[in-house]
Amino acid sequence: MISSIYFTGFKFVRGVILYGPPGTGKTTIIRELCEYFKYKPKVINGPQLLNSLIGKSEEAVRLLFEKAKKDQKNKGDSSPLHVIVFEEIDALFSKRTSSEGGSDTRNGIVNQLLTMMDGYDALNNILIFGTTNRLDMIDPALLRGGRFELQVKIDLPNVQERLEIFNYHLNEPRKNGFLASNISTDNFQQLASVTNNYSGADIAELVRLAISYAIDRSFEDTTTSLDKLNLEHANICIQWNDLITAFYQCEQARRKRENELKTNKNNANDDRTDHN
Ligand SMILES: Nc1ncnc2c1ncn2[C@@H]1O[C@H](COP(=O)(O)OP(=O)(O)OP(=O)(O)O)[C@@H](O)[C@H]1O
Repeated sequence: MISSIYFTGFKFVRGVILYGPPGTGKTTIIRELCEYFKYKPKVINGPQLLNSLIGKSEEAVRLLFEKAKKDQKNKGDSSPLHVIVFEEIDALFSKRTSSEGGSDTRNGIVNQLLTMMDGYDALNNILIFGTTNRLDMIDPALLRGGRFELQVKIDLPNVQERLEIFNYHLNEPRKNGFLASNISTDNFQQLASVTNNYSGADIAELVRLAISYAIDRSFEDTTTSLDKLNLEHANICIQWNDLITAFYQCEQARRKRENELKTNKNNANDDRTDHN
């Protein structure tokens, strides 16, 4: 079947970018997809690759694709698919400003990658994922057909999705009897409705905090230091109050971050005014 599709001249998508705000599950989606299809992805962190490769970027990218190249040569159309994930891909493929002129390292990586994706010797057995918070920063040339032609936006969750995410992260404690039995579906709904603009990662953090309060309390309740070391004795129970306290703690941290951002922006504006 696959071979007949090749003969039609149809080209499979080789590059997919998942973009959207931080913590919305872009990497998780790719990881789950790979697990489902039993692919073992090579995961590369964009900024790390850039920093570690001064002067040897082309070689490093070539090495990344070496196995795929060998498989394509030896197995042809029956080669397994090789999945490579570039996290924070904007670090590698951002638009070049005229003042910057472009770095040799980045250009080397880009050119090498494009050769693998749609060059003369392009590989048919690769699927490359990129994740980014800033699609607008990426060089438009890379978003053309044959390159990262499929771009999927992963946005912040709506209220129904937040409810599902709370359910997902509290499922394990509930299943294992660590969630107070008086916490109801209505309580979950309440949490979902007050966490507007929270990402999946923010919700996971809130739940983690609530669990840590419950663990702390159970340690305070244990009497001997031997008990403290023996988790079987720990009577961990996440109460509604733990979730509410965690929510307020997260709100406080968010407000602090927003204020810092505002201050930084104002300082930058002041600097610009001083220079004019
Ligand atoms: N839809 C979701 N359902 C459940 N958990 C989620 C979801 N989205 C994010 N999370 C939680 O947030 C964590 C971080 O998510 P992930 O790293 O996939 O986000 P990301 O969009 O790739 O983030 P970034 O843009 O900052 O790299 C996950 O390990 C998971 O615990």
